[in-house]
Amino acid sequence: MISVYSPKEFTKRFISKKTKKQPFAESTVKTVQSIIENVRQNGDIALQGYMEKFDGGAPKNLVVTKEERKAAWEEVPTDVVEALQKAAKNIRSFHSKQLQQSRMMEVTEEVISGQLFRPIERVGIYVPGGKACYPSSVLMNAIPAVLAGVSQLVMVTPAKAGKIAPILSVAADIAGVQTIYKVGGAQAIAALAYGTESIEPVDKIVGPGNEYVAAAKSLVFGDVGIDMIAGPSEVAVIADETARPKFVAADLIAQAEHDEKARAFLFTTSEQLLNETIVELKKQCASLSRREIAETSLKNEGGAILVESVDAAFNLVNQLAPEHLEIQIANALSYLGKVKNAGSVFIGHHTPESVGDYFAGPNHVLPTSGTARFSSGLSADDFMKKTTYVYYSEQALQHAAPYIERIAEKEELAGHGRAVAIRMNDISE
Ligand SMILES: NC(=O)c1ccc[n+]([C@@H]2O[C@H](COP(=O)([O-])OP(=O)(O)OC[C@H]3O[C@@H](n4cnc5c(N)ncnc54)[C@H](O)[C@@H]3O)[C@@H](O)[C@H]2O)c1
Ligand SMILES: N[C@H](CO)Cc1c[nH]c[nH+]1
Ligand SMILES: [Zn+2]
Repeated sequence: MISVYSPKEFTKRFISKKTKKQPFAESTVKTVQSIIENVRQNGDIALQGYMEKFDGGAPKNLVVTKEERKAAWEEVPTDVVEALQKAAKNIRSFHSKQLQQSRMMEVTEEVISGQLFRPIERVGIYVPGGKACYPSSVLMNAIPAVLAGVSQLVMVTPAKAGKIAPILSVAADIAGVQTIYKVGGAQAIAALAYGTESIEPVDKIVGPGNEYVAAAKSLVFGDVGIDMIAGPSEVAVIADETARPKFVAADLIAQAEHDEKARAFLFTTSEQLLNETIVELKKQCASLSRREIAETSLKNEGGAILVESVDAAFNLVNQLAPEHLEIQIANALSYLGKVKNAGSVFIGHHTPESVGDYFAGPNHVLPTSGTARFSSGLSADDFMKKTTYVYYSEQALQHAAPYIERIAEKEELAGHGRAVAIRMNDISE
């Protein structure tokens, strides 16, 4: 079951930069490099080969047709559609508040500066589909893109024997995805970045995936934009003696069941809670459909850590910078100010992470592997570019000229100085 660490052992294994694991194995990077090269050289034929190899067959037509999308609605029960629509409404409402307007600032009568906010034109969403099916990820990636005004929104996801799960197609319709391609893995990322006969290249790729997908995103970055390099899912739970072991265990399992490499940590001030949570973990895993994945993740990548105080727990968590943080302690809300580094926070005994994964509104695509120290979850901002602009009148340039020329001189860039001086001479002529 879950491994127990002292704070020191935990720091050494999961935080210390010297001993922390590298994000991708060398062998993964090599595999992905060769997949990308093959897709660049051979386009659709390469994609078909990988689909045969990994997904149990390759469809002739990579695009999910209008007829297939219509038929998908017949296959998804109405209560599920209703749940997706309710979740979509909350996600839309939360992300609509992130939209920013272009702004113009009149610095003086003679000087104007400002910022243009423009949507990215063509975006590709990766929706994972290897070990589980994620309609919620369709909503989380597509809704902010649509709100930001992305005009061409496409999605890729692995097909199983040539078919994608109908619920993904329905979620794509609810969210406003225009085209769905039946391809996943590193090959789908390469196709989105460089294009094939069937897939036009995009300007930016967003969305989570396994290590092959994440490594591919990191390798194509630069030729195309990416949102982040998302590693395996993570949760850290800070719990005191008021926490309920069965709630804590359920939340650790909810994250561990994603992937053998998912990471679920408990930081607690109560030895009794720690022991009872371990008992609960065993009990709850026993009846879990994804038992093997969850148990492997908890044993190899998870950890339970007994800490001296709640402050000590926050100290470790802020160094870890987890994707998700749950605060299951008395007066949990009053501890929000102690959070420095975390992707998203779930406060109190009745806010499991699942609320945020599916329904509340904030995005579930979040920074992992400590990157919450310097980055944030997916938002409408990720689908916008910000272009700054300035306007100077003749008179304004005259005022600024001596300063600009001085700096140009010091940088020994005479051409820069001349671009100003030439106009001054023009004015005085
Ligand atoms: N951060 C988030 O918001 C979020 C949301 C959902 C899922 N996730 C994570 O995304 C990941 C999903 O992974 P998944 O595997 O289920 O689906 P996936 O779609 O990311 O990967 C499946 C594809 O991986 C490729 N692949 C598999 N084995 C390979 C090999 N040996 N060599 C080369 N390519 C190979 C295949 O092309 C396959 O189609 C999980 O880690 C999960 O925790 C994260
Ligand atoms: N917990 C995942 C992010 O780490 C998101 C997700 C999707 N579906 C269920 N959970
Ligand atoms: Zn989840």
